[in-house]
Amino acid sequence: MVKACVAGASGGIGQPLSLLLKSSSLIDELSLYDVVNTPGVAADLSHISTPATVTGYLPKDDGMKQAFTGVDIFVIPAGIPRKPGMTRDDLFKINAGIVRDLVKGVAEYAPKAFILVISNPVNSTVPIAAEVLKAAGVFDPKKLFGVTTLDVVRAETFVASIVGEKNPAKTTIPVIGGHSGETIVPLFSQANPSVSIPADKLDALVNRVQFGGDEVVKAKDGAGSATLSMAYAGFRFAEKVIKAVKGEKGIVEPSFVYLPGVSGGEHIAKITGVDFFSVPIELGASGAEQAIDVVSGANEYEKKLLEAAYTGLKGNVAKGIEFAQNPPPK
Ligand SMILES: NC(=O)c1ccc[n+]([C@@H]2O[C@H](COP(=O)([O-])OP(=O)(O)OC[C@H]3O[C@@H](n4cnc5c(N)ncnc54)[C@H](O)[C@@H]3O)[C@@H](O)[C@H]2O)c1
Ligand SMILES: O=C(O)C[C@H](O)C(=O)O
Repeated sequence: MVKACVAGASGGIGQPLSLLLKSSSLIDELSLYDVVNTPGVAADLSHISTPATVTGYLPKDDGMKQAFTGVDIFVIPAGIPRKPGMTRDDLFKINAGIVRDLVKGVAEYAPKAFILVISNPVNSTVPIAAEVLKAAGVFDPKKLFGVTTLDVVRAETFVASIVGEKNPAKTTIPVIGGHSGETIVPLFSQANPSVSIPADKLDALVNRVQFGGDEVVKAKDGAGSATLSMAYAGFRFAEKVIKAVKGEKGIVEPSFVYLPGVSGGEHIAKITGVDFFSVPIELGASGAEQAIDVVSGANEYEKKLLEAAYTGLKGNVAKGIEFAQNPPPK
């Protein structure tokens, strides 16, 4: 039995993500939580003829407790999205508190669950989640993931268009670091199968992966940020976690984790100087079973990108930890 919960289920990401989870044969129960509209979204999805049962909850009537109890895996896209001209860090003021309060609920009602954080700024919201879980005495670093899969999905797509590959998902590309601008570092030198990117196209390709989110924010022109591609990416990652928990072997996907808490991660954290970092993670029954060191194999061009990523990430992570440990007065 697998019970999944989407927190922020009525939103631009939450609705299509919930649709994908409802369509999946891996899910038995789907619990939808949001501050608005979950009864309607749940009623709508519940008519789909797949086995998963769907229930929707609002905060009233102990809704969080009901929505969260017994959940095995949370996917959290709750919080405001960007508008043109904003950075992800501009979302911190509102989203930091939303993620903190939701993860407090997870710690109380489903402390053993896997937690997949989508809410931005991921570089800070994941450290916040870790601090909340630590304070509650239930932090298992193998079960907390910042979802960076959209960066991987973008890298696959943009590379395919350059090299003329018809099926973008055929190429595995480690995208590491964090999830904002220069903290996103695609390692094309470690693509599998290898890809040959013309030298005059490399800078633009890296920039497009790093700022792919801005491309969508601009195109949506005030109506929000990526929702459909994010729902695809969030589902892809959630599905991999569930498959690994069910016993499938050899599943690897990059994710933003607390490196010192994952086997192999301490060594990578020493190289990067940052504890929260995205690297390819081998998933297993207990969650993040092995962090894979792709950092050491970066070429000179990628090492320069990584240096900028370390600087940005250190600030973002520290900001999240500071918020969780010393909350600003209301
Ligand atoms: N990690 C990534 O790659 C990635 C990609 C795209 C978007 N995002 C982020 O995901 C978040 C959501 O984006 P969106 O486009 O779906 O936004 P949205 O505004 O369409 O939806 C957000 C939903 O969260 C709900 N919400 C707000 N406070 C809540 C709370 N306390 N508890 C439960 N639900 C709450 C809202 O009611 C809304 O339904 C944003 O922060 C965005 O930046 C991350
Ligand atoms: O760009 C954003 O703000 C949303 C998301 O992080 C993305 O990468 O699309």
